[in-house]
Amino acid sequence: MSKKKRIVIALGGNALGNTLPEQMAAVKITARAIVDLIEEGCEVVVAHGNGPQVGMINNAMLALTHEDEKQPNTPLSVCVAMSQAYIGYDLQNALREELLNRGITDIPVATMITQVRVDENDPAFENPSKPIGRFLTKEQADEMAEKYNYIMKEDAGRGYRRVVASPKPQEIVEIGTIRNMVNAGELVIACGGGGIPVTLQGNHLKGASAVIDKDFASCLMAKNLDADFLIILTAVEKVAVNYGKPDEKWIDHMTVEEAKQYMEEGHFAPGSMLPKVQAAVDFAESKPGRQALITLLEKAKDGINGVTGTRISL
Ligand SMILES: Nc1ncnc2c1ncn2[C@@H]1O[C@H](COP(=O)(O)OP(=O)(O)O)[C@@H](O)[C@H]1O
Ligand SMILES: NC(=O)OP(=O)(O)O
Repeated sequence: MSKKKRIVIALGGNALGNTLPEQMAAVKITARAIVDLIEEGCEVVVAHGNGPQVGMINNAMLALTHEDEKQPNTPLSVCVAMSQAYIGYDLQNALREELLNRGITDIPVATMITQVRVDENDPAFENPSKPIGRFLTKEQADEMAEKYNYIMKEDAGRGYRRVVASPKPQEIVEIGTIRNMVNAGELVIACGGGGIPVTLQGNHLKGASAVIDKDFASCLMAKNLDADFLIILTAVEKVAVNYGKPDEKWIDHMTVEEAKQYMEEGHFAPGSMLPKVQAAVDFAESKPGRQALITLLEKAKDGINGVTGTRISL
């Protein structure tokens, strides 16, 4: 019997929705796409984003400090931990149910609360760039900036969002446990929201005020688990050059060299498609045979079978 393909999937915002009811509905569709891959004979590890959710949690915790003066503000690292549990809870239940509905009874599902070490001197701490929370109007954004000292930025023509520091992931603290679970045939959700950012202080792991990019954390996890594929599922079926322009061209396959050239030419928007292509390139060039795929959530199965999506390889 041929060895199963090991796949790390990074789930984007559309896989989770923006509100509690939206998430409950979205994870059902997401679970179908993931279980499709399991039925195709793949060994799957799931990571996901948390931008809208961590912003929502942070705001809710902030409201608590106004109600009760004894409540100090909740650090962003704790908000990321809360987002992992909240999203993992919905996702693992949806996956469990979808597996059982298809008669698959031998794959346990679990969420691993995951910490990811970052470098305390990462220049990203001085240059907040990761959008979190919901989209706001200019007036709402100015009010938030004034009231809470938040840094607000316009996000790719879609409105204004708060931005926070997003240092690069250096090390997945719980990788040994994640590997053991995956090797035992379990379906693991890990590195949610890019992982809880921590810095190493002697033996102590100190929470950092940041949100790590889930595409970069997923890439690191895929390399650490010696995965064959990194699949980044998002809201577009393929990556384009000249995106949104009259001469837009959808790409089926990019070599690492071509992708680097396109990045240099500025074809991928920072904060949206650029980190995905950067993560895909990093994974594809890390070892011969490794491939990355960027496609639509619902097209994951077609993507892995080479029917659609954008493939990145050496
Ligand atoms: N060159 C490009 N090709 C395709 N999509 C692009 C490109 N540049 C920017 N995008 C946008 O990037 C989006 C994906 O980024 P984002 O919404 O941040 O992802 P997610 O939340 O799924 O991680 C696409 O839906 C598309 O609107
Ligand atoms: N942490 C993270 O990258 O979240 P999003 O994918 O929601 O931006």
